[in-house]
Amino acid sequence: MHACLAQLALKTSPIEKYTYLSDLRNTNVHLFYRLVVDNMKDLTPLIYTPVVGEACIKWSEIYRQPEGLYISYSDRGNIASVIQNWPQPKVEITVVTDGSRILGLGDLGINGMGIPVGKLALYIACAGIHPDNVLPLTLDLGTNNKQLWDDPLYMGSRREKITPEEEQEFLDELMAALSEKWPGIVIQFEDFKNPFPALARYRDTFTCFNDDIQGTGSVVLAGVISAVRETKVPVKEHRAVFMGAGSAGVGVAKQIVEYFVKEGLTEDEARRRFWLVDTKGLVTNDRGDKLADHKIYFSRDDNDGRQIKSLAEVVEYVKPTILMGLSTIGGIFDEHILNRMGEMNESPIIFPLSNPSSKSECTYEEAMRHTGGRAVFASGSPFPSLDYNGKTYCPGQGNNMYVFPGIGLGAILCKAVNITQEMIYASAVSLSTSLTPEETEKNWLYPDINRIRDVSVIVARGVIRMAQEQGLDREIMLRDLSDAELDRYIQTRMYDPKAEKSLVEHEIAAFATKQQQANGASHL
Ligand SMILES: NC(=O)C1=CN([C@@H]2O[C@H](COP(=O)(O)OP(=O)(O)OC[C@H]3O[C@@H](n4cnc5c(N)ncnc54)[C@H](O)[C@@H]3O)[C@@H](O)[C@H]2O)C=CC1
Ligand SMILES: CC(=O)C(=O)O
Ligand SMILES: [Mg+2]
Repeated sequence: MHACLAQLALKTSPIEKYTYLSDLRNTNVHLFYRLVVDNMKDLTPLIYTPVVGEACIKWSEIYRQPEGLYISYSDRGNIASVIQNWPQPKVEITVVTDGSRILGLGDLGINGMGIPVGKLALYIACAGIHPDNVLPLTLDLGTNNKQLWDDPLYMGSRREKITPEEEQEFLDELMAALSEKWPGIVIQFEDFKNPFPALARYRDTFTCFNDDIQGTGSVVLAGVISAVRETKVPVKEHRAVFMGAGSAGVGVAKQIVEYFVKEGLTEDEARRRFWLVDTKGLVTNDRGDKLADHKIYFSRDDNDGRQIKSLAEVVEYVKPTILMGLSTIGGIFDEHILNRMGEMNESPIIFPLSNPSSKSECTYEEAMRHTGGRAVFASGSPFPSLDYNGKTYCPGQGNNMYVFPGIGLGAILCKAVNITQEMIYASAVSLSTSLTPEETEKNWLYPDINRIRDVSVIVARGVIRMAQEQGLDREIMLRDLSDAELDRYIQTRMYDPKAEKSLVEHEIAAFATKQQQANGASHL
């Protein structure tokens, strides 16, 4: 362990650290996970956002070994037999992407494989799914990123992205093949450019969810519940401006609508507390363009014909208490906008949620400095703590990594038939109750990331209880357990890298020696 940390410290760039850790995972899986579990806060930024973003951009360059399964459009008709190639007999969960919207980096084609690999590494480290039971899955459905076509190292097909109709047919075959081979498998959709049709089509027939719409909705809701409490502004007086009206923006807004309704607003009153902004400005009914279906629910009809283009103008028009960033536009919350949020609110809620860090709508330091240190803040990628006016402040990380591991774990353990909206909502409420009194006292919006395994138990319990309430659990013996017994059951089912026999000192030493030799060779 110490040797590995020392080796890691010698790597000078984030991408070298990423490849070092990938090598470790591929040569001594239990050692890798022990290292991650013991150093969660320091290592998650290296195996997940932000560094996984750089890894995806450079995927073809840094490629060393296959770490997941690629299925190509030309495999259609034979997907079931391609799946047979996966070497592990048991798969409990898969994360699947087509690479068409990787973080805020756009269409990266099959180079998006870093995302299923990274998300599943968190499933293993944060929720104790066994490393042998996960399937990172990337679909090569073509790419409209022509730079990739010109890259001689690109390993995907050089063809236009298939049509939505072709994609639906392909996904129908894939979903059937996965469920036939591994009955009960949990399927997490990740980083698809347009994920709404698949979610609508499969949510009632398979055990699946979309992390960007639902996982993000859940994690941000949990943060908003605490943030709203912190502002002391009543729920019905909050007004939210969303920069970005894509899958994450709409997913988050809808989840908060549900919360506002539970707090006593009618659905229509709740819906009207949201103003969404996209590339064309404020989303309104009479803007003159054909709105994508997912935006219609929040489209404004009270703008008196006025079309507002810029975020600064929307902020003046709405006077928001909440400013959310899910736009992929780094730095769009500029000094002026942050100043205005600080002038308009005692405790402005500012969540720049785009990933990776380069796409964050503002930094923690900017949010604090330009609001006089009063921002109630969470970002998608991590920012360091900040010394400001003689005090140290810690930013929240509003990233779906706080919930998707627990959602998947809960669904696996209770053998959920489906993953319903109610189960997702339960995950948010569970997360919001998972803070310790000390964390609440410090006004944190999210628990310490080093406690993520405990948090995943709480989230998994919430998901299981809701599945039971809805009669969607197949592991019915869990129904009779008290909460304490259920927590213990969940803990005992979690993979613990420290308990694995193969983690013996000579293996650790062997890995360190191998790395030293490799370092020596690379310096020749
Ligand atoms: N913190 C977290 O846990 C999560 C963060 N995200 C991040 O959210 C971002 C958006 O993700 P999705 O909604 O899935 O993408 P998307 O592509 O569906 O949506 C992006 C939205 O931003 C808008 N937009 C883009 N450029 C703009 C501009 N110049 N001005 C105004 N609006 C602009 C687009 O019109 C669209 O509405 C990504 O950076 C992603 O990494 C996504 C999921 C989870
Ligand atoms: C965190 C995540 O899922 C995203 O940025 O897409
Ligand atoms: Mg995502």
